[in-house]
Amino acid sequence: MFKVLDKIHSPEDLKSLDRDDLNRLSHEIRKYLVDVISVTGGHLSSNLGVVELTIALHYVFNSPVDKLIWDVGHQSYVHKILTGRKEALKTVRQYQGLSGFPKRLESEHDCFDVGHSSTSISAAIGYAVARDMNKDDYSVVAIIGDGALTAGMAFEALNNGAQMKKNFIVILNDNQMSIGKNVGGMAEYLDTIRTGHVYKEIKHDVHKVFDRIPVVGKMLTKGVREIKDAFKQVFIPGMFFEEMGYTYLGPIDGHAVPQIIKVLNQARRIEGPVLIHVNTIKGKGYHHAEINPSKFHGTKPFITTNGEALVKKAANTKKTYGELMGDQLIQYIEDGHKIAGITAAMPDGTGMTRFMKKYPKAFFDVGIAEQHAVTFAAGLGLSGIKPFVAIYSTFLQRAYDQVLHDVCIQKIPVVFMLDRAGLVGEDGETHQGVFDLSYLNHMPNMTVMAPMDSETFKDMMAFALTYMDGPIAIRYPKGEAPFFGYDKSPIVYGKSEVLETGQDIAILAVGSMVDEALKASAMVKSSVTIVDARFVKPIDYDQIDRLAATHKYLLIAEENTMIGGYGSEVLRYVHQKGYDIKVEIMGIKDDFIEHGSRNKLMEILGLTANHIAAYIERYNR
Ligand SMILES: Cc1ncc(C[n+]2csc(CCOP(=O)(O)OP(=O)(O)O)c2C)c(N)n1
Ligand SMILES: CC(=O)[C@@H](O)[C@H](O)COP(=O)(O)O
Ligand SMILES: [Mg+2]
Repeated sequence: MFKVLDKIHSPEDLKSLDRDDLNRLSHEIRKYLVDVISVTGGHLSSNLGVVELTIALHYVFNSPVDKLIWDVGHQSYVHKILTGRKEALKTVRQYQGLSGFPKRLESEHDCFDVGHSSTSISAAIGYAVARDMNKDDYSVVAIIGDGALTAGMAFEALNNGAQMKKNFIVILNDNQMSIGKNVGGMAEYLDTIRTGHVYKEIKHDVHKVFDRIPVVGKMLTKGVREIKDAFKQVFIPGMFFEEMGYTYLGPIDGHAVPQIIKVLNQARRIEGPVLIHVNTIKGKGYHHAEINPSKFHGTKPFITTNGEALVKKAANTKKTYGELMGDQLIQYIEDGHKIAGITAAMPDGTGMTRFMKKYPKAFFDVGIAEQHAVTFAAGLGLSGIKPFVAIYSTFLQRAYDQVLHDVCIQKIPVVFMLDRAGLVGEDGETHQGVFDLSYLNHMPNMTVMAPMDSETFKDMMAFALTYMDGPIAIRYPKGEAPFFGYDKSPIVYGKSEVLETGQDIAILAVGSMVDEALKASAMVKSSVTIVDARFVKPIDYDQIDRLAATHKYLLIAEENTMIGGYGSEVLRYVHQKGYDIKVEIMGIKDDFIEHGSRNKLMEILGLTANHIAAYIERYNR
């Protein structure tokens, strides 16, 4: 039972609350967030940090007429609670439950779908321009974090927004954190604003310089005091944004509802673009998240009293592919290789943390800047350093042209470590890594591999380390890497590996689907050939020739869209050769795949061992 929160069914209900009730509401929302997310899992820290900000936004603005555009959207839970989705939050990120991100189809209060970062200012400018073209009258507000502000897209939008001179508001939610500590020059600039460092240092330095001048020194220092104001003009907080053309307001305390309300009310009356700089604390109000915001950025279910995971990791838990990658990078440095590990704001998620701590000089976190990460790696790759760029499959979509134009055309030996390839589950359609095989397949000079287990993965990395004839992408799924214990042959460029030999049906499986194929083969009586594709590009044409000569049926299994992936290339080859073999592709249908557990989605999409077994039995009568 929540005294105030239970009465809030829409933003309208907020507007009659007095100061005490608004205050109480913040506490109740925090408690509710912790209660719910400790059961469902989800993005906790960022939501705890924006409780007061979200209340103030809905207090001042009139959603859905006014447009509130959340960047990334992982911090939109409070917005969901205040816009009639409090109870539904208990289903967040579950199959057919609430999305973990704003979704236009979910609510009229969600005016832009998100998941990938740094889109909010562009979308806000679009809304503002359309409003004026349509002669409508509403406010447009983009709420962007300091992490999301590290991306090129955010800068592009700020730049263009200044020129447009439209009325819109950018709220910069500055908590000094991306998922981990925020990085880069802008982060430092924001830090100097927060601490008032620039102005103090300048003043101090000027005094020091003039004091060193003999005789006239003291006299001049007096004059400097007068000049101080001029300096203050130049070094006032937010001058960067002011100079660009934004009215800068702040920095303000993002946990003081009355102050935020006051500034929002000012901002909505200002002509032209406004940037409000709000300081918040990521994880605010829940001790364990406040002291370790990264751990609770995206969390599994946990015990509220001690912040420990509800389901403890078993002692014999295998390492994730990401962790294995981090280990390998450490090993390469220790073996004397000149390598670099690059991440775009995801050192933890990609498994680079240990490497980062041990060899910080070989580690580069470039911020949420996937495009820059790739071209930066291209420069390194041309200068005798072997770059390993670890980016989630879904986020590398951002850098399509950099991969193609800056790396592939020049055949630069960059290694792309694509984590979260395949279905990621709870993050849903914006995050499923099901397009990479297709967007990489058609790039000349690109090599693409997919490991079936931990040992193959290490072998592939070792292969990539010494391969100098162009870029290589290794794509692997979220979670622990299995180990099958096959006595397998070394990695040979473009060659697949036969794991089991049978006569009835052949299965060519890519990466994670090998596991399902092996399980299926154990479930049926038929004798099945199972081939681990290993290389998605180039495909092993000799192997296809052999399979076509010895089998009547070929099933291709891949955790990727069926369009333009591995299977479609095999099919093209089989057709071109005129082989008499029936080929079927098991992969992701041509659709965006919603959120839900990975197992559930695999089941629904027909990508499990059971489905493969059913296929085998259907054809082998
Ligand atoms: C293009 C892209 N790259 C990476 C991510 C992963 N990601 C999600 S939230 C986040 C940090 C965002 O930091 P910030 O905007 O400051 O929000 P905060 O979590 O601090 O509230 C990152 C790196 C993403 N969503 N999109
Ligand atoms: C919002 C976002 O993009 C990230 O927080 C993402 O949810 C991380 O995914 P993992 O939990 O798989 O690292
Ligand atoms: Mg932040």
